[in-house]
Amino acid sequence: MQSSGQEPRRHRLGVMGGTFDPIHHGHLVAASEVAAKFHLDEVVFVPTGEPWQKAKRRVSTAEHRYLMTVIATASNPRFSVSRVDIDRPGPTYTIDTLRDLHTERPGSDLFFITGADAMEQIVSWKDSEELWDLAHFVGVTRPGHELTDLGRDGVSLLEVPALAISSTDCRDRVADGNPVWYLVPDGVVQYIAKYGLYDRDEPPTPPGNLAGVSRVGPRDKQ
Ligand SMILES: Nc1ncnc2c1ncn2[C@@H]1O[C@H](COP(=O)(O)OP(=O)(O)OP(=O)(O)O)[C@@H](O)[C@H]1O
Ligand SMILES: O=C(O)c1ccc[n+]([C@@H]2O[C@H](COP(=O)([O-])O)[C@@H](O)[C@H]2O)c1
Repeated sequence: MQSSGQEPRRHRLGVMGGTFDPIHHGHLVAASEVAAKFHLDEVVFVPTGEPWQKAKRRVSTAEHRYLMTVIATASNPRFSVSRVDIDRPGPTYTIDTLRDLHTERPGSDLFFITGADAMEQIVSWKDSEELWDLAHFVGVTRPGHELTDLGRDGVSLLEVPALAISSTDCRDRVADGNPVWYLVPDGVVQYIAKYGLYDRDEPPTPPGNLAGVSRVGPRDKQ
């Protein structure tokens, strides 16, 4: 067959990494906006395995965070979830995330999506100087954080609709018996209640084990 001489268009893959404890609408809006502005074919959400820069705080198990991310993204045909970071033992480094995704998706150009707060921290990440060759970085605005221009090639800045939501605030609200409806997707509200996540006193139950989880009481207010 005669070739048209045109290179096939490469797959444009957004990568939204995060601890997602829990995933909230700020994450989803950021991914959706970058997908639209950068003509991405897909955005893969990558929950961290061991977020080493959050080692001092209590973080839900990777399996809970993975399942909440699956629930939150299930209705969008362009969103998917990867286990690369949670299945790799040890601390999670983006350098490994990007290398693994290049191996899994050899025909893809990667666009790593990050909020203004994470963008500020990139220089402290492992092998940060090597990251720029593996993906284009898109820094998005986030209320309460200055989006700094790193002044280098391969980095874009994008203003996204301001959602002053954080996972920390969602966890605190649940712990205080306050609602998180409309801050996180409905299925995630129900998942948090089902497994008793973010209770100040009681440890959550593991996925698949509902023994001892009460469906009534303060958690109903979530
Ligand atoms: N409201 C938001 N708007 C834009 N980007 C966000 C928002 N919330 C989080 N992000 C970005 O999403 C990525 C993953 O964030 P992460 O899972 O740590 O959520 P978080 O809300 O910052 O969590 P925590 O409050 O526990 O630190 C980071 O790049 C972060 O900057
Ligand atoms: O590579 C690193 O050293 C590194 C250090 C901190 C955070 N990251 C990545 O930044 C993304 C957001 O992380 P976090 O901790 O803000 O949820 C997520 O993909 C992390 O794996 C990466």
